[in-house]
Amino acid sequence: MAWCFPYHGALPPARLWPDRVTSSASAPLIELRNVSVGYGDRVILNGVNLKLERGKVLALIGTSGGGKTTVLRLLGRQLRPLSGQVLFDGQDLAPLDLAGLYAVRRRMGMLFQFGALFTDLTVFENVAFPLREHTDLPEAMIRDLVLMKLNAVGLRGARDLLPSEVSGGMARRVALARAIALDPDLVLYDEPFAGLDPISLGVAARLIRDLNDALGLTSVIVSHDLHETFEIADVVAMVANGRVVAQGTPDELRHSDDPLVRQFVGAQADGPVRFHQPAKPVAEDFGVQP
Ligand SMILES: Nc1ncnc2c1ncn2[C@@H]1O[C@H](COP(=O)(O)OP(=O)(O)OP(=O)(O)O)[C@@H](O)[C@H]1O
Repeated sequence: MAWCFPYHGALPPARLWPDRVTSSASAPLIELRNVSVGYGDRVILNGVNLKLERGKVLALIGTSGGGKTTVLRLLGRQLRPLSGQVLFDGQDLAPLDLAGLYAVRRRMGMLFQFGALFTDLTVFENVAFPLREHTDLPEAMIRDLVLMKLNAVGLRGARDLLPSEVSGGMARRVALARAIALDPDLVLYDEPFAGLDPISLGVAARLIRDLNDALGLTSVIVSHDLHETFEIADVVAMVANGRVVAQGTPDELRHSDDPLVRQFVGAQADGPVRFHQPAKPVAEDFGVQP
Protein backbone atom coordinates (compact mmCIF):
# COMPACT_ATOMS: atom_id res chain seq x y z
CA MET A 1 0.00 0.00 0.00
CA ALA A 2 1.33 3.41 -0.89
CA TRP A 3 2.04 5.70 2.01
CA CYS A 4 -0.67 8.33 2.20
CA PHE A 5 0.42 11.66 3.60
CA PRO A 6 -2.44 12.95 5.73
CA TYR A 7 -2.22 16.55 4.52
CA HIS A 8 -3.36 15.56 0.99
CA GLY A 9 -6.31 17.60 -0.13
CA ALA A 10 -7.27 18.37 3.43
CA LEU A 11 -5.63 21.07 5.46
CA PRO A 12 -2.93 23.31 4.00
CA PRO A 13 0.20 23.56 6.12
CA ALA A 14 -0.33 26.98 7.70
CA ARG A 15 2.80 28.94 8.58
CA LEU A 16 2.86 30.59 11.97
CA TRP A 17 5.58 33.08 11.13
CA PRO A 18 4.89 34.25 7.55
CA ASP A 19 7.09 37.35 7.90
CA ARG A 20 10.07 35.59 9.43
CA VAL A 21 13.31 36.89 7.95
CA THR A 22 15.79 34.20 7.02
CA SER A 23 19.04 34.34 5.12
CA SER A 24 19.19 33.28 1.48
CA ALA A 25 17.70 29.93 0.58
CA SER A 26 21.01 28.61 -0.70
CA ALA A 27 22.95 29.41 2.52
CA PRO A 28 23.28 26.50 4.92
CA LEU A 29 20.74 26.56 7.73
CA ILE A 30 23.20 25.03 10.16
CA GLU A 31 26.95 24.92 10.15
CA LEU A 32 29.62 23.68 12.53
CA ARG A 33 32.95 25.35 11.79
CA ASN A 34 35.97 23.63 13.22
CA VAL A 35 34.11 22.87 16.43
CA SER A 36 35.68 21.25 19.47
CA VAL A 37 33.50 20.45 22.43
CA GLY A 38 33.66 18.47 25.63
CA TYR A 39 32.32 17.95 29.11
CA GLY A 40 34.57 19.27 31.87
CA ASP A 41 38.08 18.71 30.61
CA ARG A 42 37.13 15.70 28.51
CA VAL A 43 37.10 16.62 24.82
CA ILE A 44 34.41 14.69 22.90
CA LEU A 45 34.57 16.23 19.43
CA ASN A 46 37.62 17.85 17.90
CA GLY A 47 37.67 20.08 14.82
CA VAL A 48 34.28 19.07 13.44
CA ASN A 49 32.97 20.66 10.25
CA LEU A 50 29.41 20.07 9.16
CA LYS A 51 26.95 21.95 6.94
CA LEU A 52 23.32 21.38 6.14
CA GLU A 53 21.30 23.18 3.50
CA ARG A 54 17.71 24.17 4.07
CA GLY A 55 15.11 21.54 3.25
CA LYS A 56 17.52 18.63 3.72
CA VAL A 57 17.48 15.72 6.13
CA LEU A 58 20.79 14.94 7.82
CA ALA A 59 21.33 11.66 9.64
CA LEU A 60 23.99 11.50 12.32
CA ILE A 61 25.15 7.96 12.83
CA GLY A 62 28.08 6.44 14.62
CA THR A 63 29.36 4.46 17.51
CA SER A 64 27.70 4.71 20.89
CA GLY A 65 29.16 7.56 22.91
CA GLY A 66 30.74 9.02 19.78
CA GLY A 67 29.14 12.43 20.26
CA LYS A 68 25.96 12.46 18.13
CA THR A 69 23.69 13.78 20.87
CA THR A 70 26.41 16.26 21.72
CA VAL A 71 26.02 17.69 18.21
CA LEU A 72 22.29 18.16 18.87
CA ARG A 73 23.10 19.89 22.15
CA LEU A 74 25.44 22.23 20.32
CA LEU A 75 22.73 23.07 17.79
CA GLY A 76 20.21 23.80 20.56
CA ARG A 77 22.97 25.61 22.47
CA GLN A 78 22.54 23.50 25.54
CA LEU A 79 26.32 23.33 25.11
CA ARG A 80 28.83 25.83 23.80
CA PRO A 81 31.91 24.77 21.88
CA LEU A 82 35.36 25.03 23.42
CA SER A 83 36.50 26.46 20.10
CA GLY A 84 35.02 26.97 16.64
CA GLN A 85 31.54 28.20 15.77
CA VAL A 86 28.05 26.79 15.63
CA LEU A 87 25.93 28.80 13.20
CA PHE A 88 22.17 28.73 12.81
CA ASP A 89 20.88 30.61 9.79
CA GLY A 90 24.20 32.43 9.62
CA GLN A 91 24.12 33.45 13.28
CA ASP A 92 26.79 32.35 15.75
CA LEU A 93 24.94 30.81 18.69
CA ALA A 94 27.64 31.25 21.35
CA PRO A 95 27.28 34.98 22.08
CA LEU A 96 23.46 35.04 22.15
CA ASP A 97 21.85 36.46 25.27
CA LEU A 98 18.77 34.90 26.78
CA ALA A 99 16.33 36.78 24.53
CA GLY A 100 18.37 35.88 21.43
CA LEU A 101 18.58 32.27 22.48
CA TYR A 102 14.84 32.16 23.13
CA ALA A 103 14.17 33.58 19.65
CA VAL A 104 16.46 31.01 18.03
CA ARG A 105 15.05 28.09 20.00
CA ARG A 106 11.55 29.06 18.94
CA ARG A 107 12.73 28.24 15.42
CA MET A 108 13.80 24.75 16.47
CA GLY A 109 11.66 21.76 17.28
CA MET A 110 13.10 18.92 19.31
CA LEU A 111 12.00 15.35 19.63
CA PHE A 112 13.78 13.65 22.49
CA GLN A 113 14.41 9.96 22.99
CA PHE A 114 11.12 8.11 23.53
CA GLY A 115 9.07 11.24 22.83
CA ALA A 116 9.04 12.50 26.43
CA LEU A 117 5.37 13.51 26.49
CA PHE A 118 3.85 15.10 29.57
CA THR A 119 2.05 12.14 31.09
CA ASP A 120 -0.69 14.17 32.83
CA LEU A 121 -1.66 16.12 29.72
CA THR A 122 -3.85 14.88 26.90
CA VAL A 123 -2.50 14.45 23.40
CA PHE A 124 -4.10 17.79 22.50
CA GLU A 125 -2.58 19.61 25.47
CA ASN A 126 0.84 18.12 24.77
CA VAL A 127 0.84 19.59 21.28
CA ALA A 128 -0.68 22.87 22.50
CA PHE A 129 2.03 23.25 25.15
CA PRO A 130 4.71 25.00 23.07
CA LEU A 131 2.08 27.23 21.46
CA ARG A 132 0.87 28.34 24.89
CA GLU A 133 4.44 28.79 26.12
CA HIS A 134 5.78 30.75 23.19
CA THR A 135 2.83 32.66 21.73
CA ASP A 136 -0.15 34.75 22.80
CA LEU A 137 -2.41 33.25 20.19
CA PRO A 138 -6.11 33.13 20.97
CA GLU A 139 -7.52 29.80 22.09
CA ALA A 140 -9.48 29.27 18.86
CA MET A 141 -6.31 29.57 16.80
CA ILE A 142 -4.36 27.28 19.12
CA ARG A 143 -7.13 24.73 18.68
CA ASP A 144 -6.92 24.94 14.88
CA LEU A 145 -3.13 24.74 14.85
CA VAL A 146 -3.06 21.77 17.21
CA LEU A 147 -5.67 19.91 15.19
CA MET A 148 -3.78 20.68 12.00
CA LYS A 149 -0.56 19.25 13.41
CA LEU A 150 -2.39 16.23 14.81
CA ASN A 151 -4.04 15.75 11.43
CA ALA A 152 -0.61 15.82 9.80
CA VAL A 153 0.52 12.89 11.94
CA GLY A 154 -2.80 11.08 11.54
CA LEU A 155 -3.91 11.52 15.16
CA ARG A 156 -6.61 14.17 15.10
CA GLY A 157 -8.95 11.49 16.42
CA ALA A 158 -6.73 10.77 19.42
CA ARG A 159 -6.74 14.31 20.77
CA ASP A 160 -8.47 13.51 24.08
CA LEU A 161 -6.39 10.50 25.01
CA LEU A 162 -3.64 10.51 27.62
CA PRO A 163 -0.14 9.34 26.67
CA SER A 164 -0.75 6.18 28.72
CA GLU A 165 -3.69 5.38 26.42
CA VAL A 166 -1.79 5.47 23.11
CA SER A 167 0.71 3.01 21.65
CA GLY A 168 4.45 3.68 21.52
CA GLY A 169 4.27 4.47 17.82
CA MET A 170 1.35 6.86 18.33
CA ALA A 171 3.14 8.56 21.23
CA ARG A 172 6.10 9.17 18.97
CA ARG A 173 3.80 10.76 16.39
CA VAL A 174 2.29 12.99 19.08
CA ALA A 175 5.82 14.03 20.03
CA LEU A 176 6.45 14.77 16.38
CA ALA A 177 3.32 16.95 16.19
CA ARG A 178 4.53 18.77 19.30
CA ALA A 179 8.01 19.25 17.81
CA ILE A 180 6.52 20.96 14.74
CA ALA A 181 3.81 22.89 16.62
CA LEU A 182 5.65 26.20 16.33
CA ASP A 183 6.44 25.75 12.65
CA PRO A 184 10.16 25.46 13.25
CA ASP A 185 12.80 25.84 10.57
CA LEU A 186 14.88 23.06 12.06
CA VAL A 187 13.78 19.86 13.79
CA LEU A 188 16.23 17.87 15.88
CA TYR A 189 15.41 14.22 16.47
CA ASP A 190 17.27 12.22 19.11
CA GLU A 191 16.67 8.52 18.48
CA PRO A 192 13.14 9.01 17.13
CA PHE A 193 12.77 5.30 16.34
CA ALA A 194 14.04 3.82 19.61
CA GLY A 195 11.82 1.05 20.88
CA LEU A 196 9.40 1.06 17.94
CA ASP A 197 8.25 -2.09 16.18
CA PRO A 198 9.26 -2.31 12.49
CA ILE A 199 5.90 -1.07 11.17
CA SER A 200 5.68 1.93 13.51
CA LEU A 201 9.33 2.61 12.77
CA GLY A 202 8.70 2.71 9.03
CA VAL A 203 5.67 4.96 9.51
CA ALA A 204 7.60 7.35 11.78
CA ALA A 205 10.50 7.54 9.35
CA ARG A 206 8.25 8.23 6.35
CA LEU A 207 6.40 10.85 8.38
CA ILE A 208 9.61 12.65 9.29
CA ARG A 209 10.55 12.85 5.62
CA ASP A 210 7.08 13.85 4.43
CA LEU A 211 6.68 16.55 7.06
CA ASN A 212 10.15 17.82 6.27
CA ASP A 213 9.20 18.26 2.64
CA ALA A 214 5.61 19.44 3.05
CA LEU A 215 6.40 22.03 5.71
CA GLY A 216 9.73 23.16 4.30
CA LEU A 217 11.64 22.00 7.38
CA THR A 218 15.25 21.00 7.78
CA SER A 219 15.87 17.94 9.92
CA VAL A 220 18.73 16.38 11.85
CA ILE A 221 18.20 12.81 13.03
CA VAL A 222 20.40 10.92 15.46
CA SER A 223 19.66 7.26 14.99
CA HIS A 224 21.04 3.76 15.24
CA ASP A 225 18.43 2.44 12.80
CA LEU A 226 20.57 2.64 9.72
CA HIS A 227 18.13 1.05 7.31
CA GLU A 228 15.27 3.48 7.95
CA THR A 229 17.56 6.44 8.35
CA PHE A 230 19.37 5.78 5.07
CA GLU A 231 15.98 5.55 3.35
CA ILE A 232 14.97 9.09 4.29
CA ALA A 233 18.23 11.03 4.66
CA ASP A 234 19.76 13.29 2.02
CA VAL A 235 23.07 13.41 3.83
CA VAL A 236 24.63 11.05 6.35
CA ALA A 237 27.45 12.03 8.67
CA MET A 238 29.24 9.40 10.69
CA VAL A 239 30.63 10.55 14.03
CA ALA A 240 33.37 8.47 15.63
CA ASN A 241 36.62 8.94 17.50
CA GLY A 242 35.86 12.60 18.15
CA ARG A 243 35.46 13.46 14.46
CA VAL A 244 33.07 13.32 11.56
CA VAL A 245 34.79 10.44 9.82
CA ALA A 246 32.54 10.35 6.77
CA GLN A 247 29.94 12.53 5.17
CA GLY A 248 27.94 11.93 2.02
CA THR A 249 24.74 10.60 0.53
CA PRO A 250 23.42 7.32 1.90
CA ASP A 251 24.71 5.60 -1.23
CA GLU A 252 28.17 7.06 -0.84
CA LEU A 253 28.35 5.75 2.71
CA ARG A 254 27.01 2.35 1.69
CA HIS A 255 29.83 2.05 -0.84
CA SER A 256 32.52 3.71 1.23
CA ASP A 257 36.00 2.11 1.37
CA ASP A 258 36.71 3.60 4.78
CA PRO A 259 37.21 0.66 7.17
CA LEU A 260 35.41 2.48 10.00
CA VAL A 261 32.37 3.19 7.84
CA ARG A 262 32.41 -0.34 6.46
CA GLN A 263 32.53 -1.82 9.94
CA PHE A 264 29.67 0.32 11.15
CA VAL A 265 27.39 0.21 8.13
CA GLY A 266 28.12 -3.49 7.64
CA ALA A 267 27.50 -4.16 11.36
CA GLN A 268 30.77 -6.03 11.77
CA ALA A 269 31.93 -6.78 15.30
CA ASP A 270 35.59 -6.42 14.42
CA GLY A 271 37.30 -3.48 12.83
CA PRO A 272 38.74 -0.12 13.76
CA VAL A 273 36.09 0.26 16.49
CA ARG A 274 37.14 -1.94 19.37
CA PHE A 275 34.71 -3.97 21.42
CA HIS A 276 36.70 -3.26 24.61
CA GLN A 277 37.06 0.18 26.10
CA PRO A 278 40.73 0.93 26.84
CA ALA A 279 41.50 -0.67 30.21
CA LYS A 280 44.32 -1.95 32.39
CA PRO A 281 45.76 -5.34 31.39
CA VAL A 282 43.46 -8.22 32.36
CA ALA A 283 46.22 -9.77 34.50
CA GLU A 284 46.48 -6.63 36.58
CA ASP A 285 42.74 -6.32 37.22
CA PHE A 286 42.28 -10.00 38.11
CA GLY A 287 45.51 -10.29 40.06
CA VAL A 288 46.90 -13.18 38.01
CA GLN A 289 50.37 -13.77 36.56
CA PRO A 290 50.53 -13.25 32.78
N1 LIG B 1 26.40 15.60 30.58
C1 LIG B 1 27.51 14.91 30.36
N2 LIG B 1 28.56 14.99 31.22
C2 LIG B 1 29.71 14.31 31.00
N3 LIG B 1 29.92 13.50 29.93
C3 LIG B 1 28.91 13.37 29.05
C4 LIG B 1 27.66 14.06 29.21
N4 LIG B 1 26.86 13.74 28.18
C5 LIG B 1 27.55 12.90 27.40
N5 LIG B 1 28.78 12.67 27.92
C6 LIG B 1 29.82 11.82 27.33
O1 LIG B 1 30.11 12.34 26.05
C7 LIG B 1 30.30 11.28 25.12
C8 LIG B 1 29.39 11.50 23.92
O2 LIG B 1 28.06 11.37 24.37
P1 LIG B 1 26.83 11.48 23.37
O3 LIG B 1 25.61 11.28 24.18
O4 LIG B 1 26.95 12.71 22.56
O5 LIG B 1 27.11 10.23 22.43
P2 LIG B 1 26.16 9.52 21.36
O6 LIG B 1 26.97 9.32 20.14
O7 LIG B 1 24.89 10.29 21.21
O8 LIG B 1 25.92 8.13 22.08
P3 LIG B 1 24.68 7.09 22.01
O9 LIG B 1 24.60 6.63 20.58
O10 LIG B 1 25.11 5.99 22.93
O11 LIG B 1 23.46 7.84 22.48
C9 LIG B 1 30.05 9.99 25.87
O12 LIG B 1 31.30 9.42 26.19
C10 LIG B 1 29.32 10.40 27.11
O13 LIG B 1 29.67 9.57 28.20
